[in-house]
Amino acid sequence: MLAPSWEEHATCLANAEEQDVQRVLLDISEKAAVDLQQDAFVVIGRDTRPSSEKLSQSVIDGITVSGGQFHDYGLLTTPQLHYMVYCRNTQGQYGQATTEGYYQKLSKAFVELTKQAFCSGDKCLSLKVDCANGIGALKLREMKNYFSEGLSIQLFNVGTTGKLNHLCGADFVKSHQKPPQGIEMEPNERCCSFDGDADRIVYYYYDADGHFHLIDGDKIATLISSFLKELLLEIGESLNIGVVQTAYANGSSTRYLEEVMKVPVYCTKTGVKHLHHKAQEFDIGIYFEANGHGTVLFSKTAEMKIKQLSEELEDKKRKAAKMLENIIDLFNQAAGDAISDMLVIEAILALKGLTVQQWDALYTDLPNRQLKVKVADRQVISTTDAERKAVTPPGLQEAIDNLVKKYKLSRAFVRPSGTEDIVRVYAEADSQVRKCRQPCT
Ligand SMILES: CC(=O)N[C@H]1[C@@H](OP(=O)(O)O)O[C@H](CO)[C@@H](O)[C@@H]1O
Repeated sequence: MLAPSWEEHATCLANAEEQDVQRVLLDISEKAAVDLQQDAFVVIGRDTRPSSEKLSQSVIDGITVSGGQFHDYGLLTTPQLHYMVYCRNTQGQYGQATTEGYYQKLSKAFVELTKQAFCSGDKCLSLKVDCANGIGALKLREMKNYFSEGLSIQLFNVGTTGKLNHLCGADFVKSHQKPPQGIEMEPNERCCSFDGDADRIVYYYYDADGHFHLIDGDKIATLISSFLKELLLEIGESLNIGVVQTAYANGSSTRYLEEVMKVPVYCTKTGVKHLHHKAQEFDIGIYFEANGHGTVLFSKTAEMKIKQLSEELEDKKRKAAKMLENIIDLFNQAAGDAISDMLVIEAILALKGLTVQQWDALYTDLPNRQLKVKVADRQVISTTDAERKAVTPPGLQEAIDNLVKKYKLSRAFVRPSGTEDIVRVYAEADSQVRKCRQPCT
C-alpha cells in the first residue's frame, strides 16, 4: 500500500482508546482491502542519521519476537522505500523490488528518452546536484553509472563533512531563495538541490547579472504538464489530465496552467498525502507542492492505452507514444522522488531543447513571503477551502481580507502547521515594494 493512506490510518489509531484499537484496525483493513489472514511482511529502510540504525534495529527486534517476516534494505531514500513496497504489493508488476531493479528501471527509461534527444549520441547533459548531506548522495553515486550515457552529474554536500540539511538542501534553497553553501555555480549553469531524504527537488541558476533564480515545484509541474500535453496532442489521445497544487502554489503558476495551458488545476490541503489522493482521480494526475515534493500518476487505463498506441501508431505519433511509455517508467508512481523527478526534468529539457533560462521564463513568479509564527496554541486557528480561509478565531479572515484588498494580484492566508508547533503565514502580490500610507521620505 502507499504510505500516505497509512499516515491517515496511524493518526486514527493514535487517537483511539485502547479498547477501540481492534475496531479501528478492522476498519482500516477493510478500507485498504488488506487480507488479515495473510502473514504480515514488513519492509525496512533507513537513512544516514546516526539514530536510524538503532531505530531500524528496534523495529527488527519487534518483528522478530512477534514471529513476523521482514526485509531490511539498509540504506534507502524515502522514495526508494516506497518503490520497494509498491513493487511487492503489485507482485513485481511495477518493477523488481531491489535497488538494482530501481536503478535499472529508471535508467533504462531515461537513456531511451535522451537517445531520442541526442540522435547522434555525441551529446550529454550536465548538472550539479546539492545532496543536502543526506542519503541522496550515496544513492546517486551508486546510480550515476547507469545513466552516464545521457547525463553527467557532479555531487555537492555529500555528507562527508557537513550536517544534514544545514545551509543546504531543497528546503533551505526554497525558503531562503538563495543557493546552498558548498556548491560552485557558474552563470547560467543548471543546478538542483535534493532534501535530506531525497523526496523533494528544486532547480536554480545565477543569471549573467548575478541574480539568483529559483525554479520550484510549481515550475516543475508546469514544465511536465506542457510536455505531457504536447505528447497527448501528438498521439491524438484526449486523456484526462489534472494538476494538483496546494495553497502555497504561486498565483502565477496557477494562472499560467489554467489560462495559457488550459489545464484544470485543483487545490488540496498541504501535505503530500492529500495531493497524491487527488491526483489518483485522473488518467494523468500531476502533483507538486511548491517546495518540490511531487510526481505524476498514470491510471491503468492511461498506461494500457499508451502502450497499445506505441504498438499501433506510426512515425512521429509512434515516437510520441514511445516517449510517453518511457516517461511512465521514469516517474516513481509510489511517491514524490527527487532522483526520478531530476531524470524526468533533464530528459524533458533535452527533448524540448530548452535551457534553464527558457524554462524559467515560462512565467514570472509573484513576489511572495512565507513566515513561521510561534503562538501559544496554534489550534485556535482552523481553516476551510483547502486551508486558504481562516474560520477561527473570529475576525482573523476579515483582517486578512482588509489587508489583501489594498494590493494587486494579492493573496494571503494563515494555517497551523501539521508538522511543527507554529503557524505559517503566506502572502503574495504583484510587487514587493511596500506601499507607504504617508509619503515616503
Ligand atoms: C509550507 C510547507 O512547505 N509545508 C510542508 C510541511 O507541512 P506543514 O503542515 O506546513 O508543517 O511539511 C510537510 C511534510 O514534509 C510538507 O509536505 C509540506 O509541504
